[in-house]
Amino acid sequence: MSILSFEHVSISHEGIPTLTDINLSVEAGDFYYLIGRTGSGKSTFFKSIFAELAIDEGQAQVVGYDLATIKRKDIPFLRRKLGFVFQDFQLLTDRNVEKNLSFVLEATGHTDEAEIKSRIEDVLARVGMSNAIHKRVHKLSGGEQQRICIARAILNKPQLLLADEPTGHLDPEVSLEIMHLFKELTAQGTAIIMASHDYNTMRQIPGKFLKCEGGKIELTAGI
Ligand SMILES: Nc1ncnc2c1ncn2[C@@H]1O[C@H](COP(=O)(O)OP(=O)(O)OP(=O)(O)O)[C@@H](O)[C@H]1O
Repeated sequence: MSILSFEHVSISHEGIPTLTDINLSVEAGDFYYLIGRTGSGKSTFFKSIFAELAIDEGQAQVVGYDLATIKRKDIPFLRRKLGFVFQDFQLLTDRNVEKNLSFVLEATGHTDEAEIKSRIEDVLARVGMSNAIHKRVHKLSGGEQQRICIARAILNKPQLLLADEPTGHLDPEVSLEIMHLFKELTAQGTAIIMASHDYNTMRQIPGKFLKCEGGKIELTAGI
């Protein structure tokens, strides 16, 4: 079964159509760049995936939830199966790394201390940041903070990770490190959709391209 499947999906803002007749399918391990100009609808697409914006028409399945019929009470459960990485890191900068991660697990219903500890150790190892567990976030570099964001995003073992300009504030070398990390995640089966304007990185790290333009999102051969 697809991780994401959109068929004839339309989405609007206050009655004005933003995206119309979107047809897409995302499978485990897929890596998609989502490209398109400012205002073309990339955020709108993301918001529909995590059910912040309802779809107006069509059929949409995301990680086993039907977006056309999802109940409000089920939206937090849908979101727990997704991971999010943004441009501005949105970490609790006055707390240490461990607290930033335990906070998310506690907020999503985990109570077993040993399980919390082992999940945190696992994700930090996966992003190469095990030594930073007791460090305060504001003492970390931008690239290190983004690694912690990725660790945070994979705590709940998401099937689909949405990344919105995750390398926007990073220099080219650090951006490539982050991209290699994403590719490792896809090799382990996580699907990733990454909105980006970072053409330098796109040229170096292969992926499939979704172009958002003129109210459509379509597969395109390249940039
Ligand atoms: N809350 C809103 N109310 C009304 N219209 C909106 C709202 N949010 C977005 N829009 C409109 O929807 C269209 C798509 O916006 P969206 O934010 O999805 O673009 P984007 O591709 O993510 O842009 P960017 O690259 O700048 O983030 C724009 O025309 C925008 O004006």
